Amino acid sequence: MTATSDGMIDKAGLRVAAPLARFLEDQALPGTGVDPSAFWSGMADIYARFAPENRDLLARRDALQAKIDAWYGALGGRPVDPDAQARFLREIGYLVEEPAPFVATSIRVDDEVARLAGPQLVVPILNARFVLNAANARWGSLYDALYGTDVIPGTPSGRGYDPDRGAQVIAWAKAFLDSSVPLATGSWTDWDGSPPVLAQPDQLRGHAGSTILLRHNGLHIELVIDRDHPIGASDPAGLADVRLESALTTIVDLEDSVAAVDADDKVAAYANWLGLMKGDLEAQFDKGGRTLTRSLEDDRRYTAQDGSEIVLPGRSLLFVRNVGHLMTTPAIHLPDGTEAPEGILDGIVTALIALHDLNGTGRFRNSREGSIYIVKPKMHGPDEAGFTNRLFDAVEDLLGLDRHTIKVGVMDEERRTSANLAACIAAVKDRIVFINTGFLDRTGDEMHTAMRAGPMIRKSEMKASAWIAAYEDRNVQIGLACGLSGRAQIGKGMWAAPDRMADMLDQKIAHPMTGANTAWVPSPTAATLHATHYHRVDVFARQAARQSEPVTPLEKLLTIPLAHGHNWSLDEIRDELENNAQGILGYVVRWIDQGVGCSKVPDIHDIGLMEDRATLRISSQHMANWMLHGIATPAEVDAAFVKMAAKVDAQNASDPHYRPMAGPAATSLAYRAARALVFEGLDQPNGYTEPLLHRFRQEAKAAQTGNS
Ligand SMILES: CC(=O)SCCNC(=O)CCNC(=O)[C@H](O)C(C)(C)COP(=O)(O)OP(=O)(O)OC[C@H]1O[C@@H](n2cnc3c(N)ncnc32)[C@H](O)[C@@H]1OP(=O)(O)O
Ligand SMILES: O=CC(=O)O
Ligand SMILES: [Mg+2]
Repeated sequence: MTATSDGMIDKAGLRVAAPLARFLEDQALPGTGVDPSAFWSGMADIYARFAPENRDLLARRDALQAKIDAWYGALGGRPVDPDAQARFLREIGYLVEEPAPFVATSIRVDDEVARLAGPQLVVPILNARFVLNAANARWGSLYDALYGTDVIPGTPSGRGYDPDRGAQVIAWAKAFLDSSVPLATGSWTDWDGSPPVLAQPDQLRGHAGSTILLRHNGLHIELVIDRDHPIGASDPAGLADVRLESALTTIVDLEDSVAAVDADDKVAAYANWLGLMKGDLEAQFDKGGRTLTRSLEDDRRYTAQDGSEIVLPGRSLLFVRNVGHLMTTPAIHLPDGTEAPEGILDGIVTALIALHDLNGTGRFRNSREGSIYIVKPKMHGPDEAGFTNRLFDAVEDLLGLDRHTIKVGVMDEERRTSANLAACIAAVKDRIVFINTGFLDRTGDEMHTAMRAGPMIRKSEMKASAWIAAYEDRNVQIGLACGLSGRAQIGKGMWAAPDRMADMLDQKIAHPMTGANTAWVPSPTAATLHATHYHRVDVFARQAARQSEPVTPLEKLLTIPLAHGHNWSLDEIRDELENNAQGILGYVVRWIDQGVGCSKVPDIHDIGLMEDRATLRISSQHMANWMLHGIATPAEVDAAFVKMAAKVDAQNASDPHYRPMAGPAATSLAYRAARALVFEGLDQPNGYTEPLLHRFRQEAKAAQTGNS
């Protein structure tokens, strides 16, 4: 394989970056049974068929947005008449006819997706250490999750184990056992370790050595009995830990939590997915002064009550989130010299790599049903969902897969998708495995779509607004009406405050209560804690109860979160600007300078928030909206950026790789990127942040290479 001077290699008329071509031919293709030359010509054919349509779909987004901008703009600040708005949106084809009633028909869907209810973890694909941790987060220690978080108030005292805190952990866990797997008589607190007799004897499933296996609401619980362990030694039953089945599924993310802007980045990401599918991914890292090696956990084996063997998965069932339809990648150039749509590349390559799992040649099985699980984000309406469906047909043909082997999880995170959700599901009805309310992107799209209608309410008020309640309700109601119960996940969004686990335990139980059989968590610890909610709530009973509920009217969904008659004080306006600016800068600086796509960034109240591209979309669109409507002047926005740049610099002072932003602004690419996201925010397609992030990151990488 010889590359020309531009580092590209000709493959069936495509120009492919050498690192990508080598990765595919040397690592991904061998063992799949797919012939390399057939692969390249098949890929070229898919691009020839789908790239023009991809471009047309994006042009349609822009055309619709231009009409919507003009319509809201013509109102001149007058209130939106809901009937007129719906008529207009129908006329321009933004709203489509509801499809005739139908049910989804996806088959060969694993139990974790179709028949169980539990947490869904998301993990940035570029971080192998986290990726492995996520895959292994199928099981988590409840004792550790409680001890290490604010669920137990205060912080551990002293250097070693804090026995008072430990006692609170044990009391919490035993109360949890009393409510989920009660003993026939008495409390787990008084249990002495004799063979437990449960109120519901079939909850006792078996044992592995002295470890006892229980099951409730489909989820397993391990009681770890070890009288030699420091905790077990002081427990009347020798109980050293309670381990919970936690992240049933994990989304390995190629999208909003990573910074992947060129062929090298894409190859690094695909290599981690390959390691997962082959089962040989490993990561070595230093922790607490020790070098640790992390790899995938084995399945777990137990002896059932009747003496037979029970084998339970040791790893979370993995999905991979591809990028959406928007971006192109410099990793491949089409015959006309333009960059190739990145989402098409992701579809082809991530499915190709999953063949290692399907063929059973890896160390473990991911899907026992022989499916490939791809999450498709940021689709706008049924035409785009239909495009994905046909693209996946074509990928299946290229790879010799049965039709609908590739499953799709649809992120319900753009307004045109929420408003036409049944039609979107219909477009992928033979392969759908989830609809998830990605409320973060959805909030960004709410603001961008209705940008010209007026100033938006404050960011913190968004979650309580009418449209979002309608959006969350309709997603469940429509999902149930389309027959997703027992076939697919109805999913809820991310808990974006990774350190506030007490609040999460308090509030996130609302997700299963809605009938959602999964919801997103940011970390394995959060997965273990959120798993307790699925013991407290019987989600499938909740689904049955909501099955015949009427669908919340579309009109409510289309209620724009405008700040009618706002009277914010100058302090409130400054706080809002500074909070947004801090989040933007804190996130963007690591993205641009270090290629970190997901960060924990303190907000103005010093609460560490998970920031990714979707939260960035919200903050940047919010500032752009307030500037457009004169709530803040450009000078005030700039003042917020200047002040917060100094603050973010101080917050990162201990990071040796950090490059300060404060001072002469022009010297920091990250600062310029952050500012551009707001000042050029109105012109960004649908308010997305990727085009600017990619441009500045590519510049930063070029500068770093030049300097090295
Ligand atoms: C809108 C959307 O699209 S949401 C979806 C995209 N967002 C995400 O994927 C968020 C995923 N979460 C994360 O990336 C991280 O939790 C962050 C960036 C929010 C916080 O990261 P950090 O500040 O490094 O976390 P923190 O220091 O508290 O914990 C690190 C430990 O937790 C583990 N951890 C944290 N998050 C995860 C995760 N998502 N998956 C697996 N392990 C994780 C790490 O492996 C590490 O443990 P280790 O030292 O044993 O390896
Ligand atoms: O992808 C998730 C979101 O909330 O956006
Ligand atoms: Mg999203």
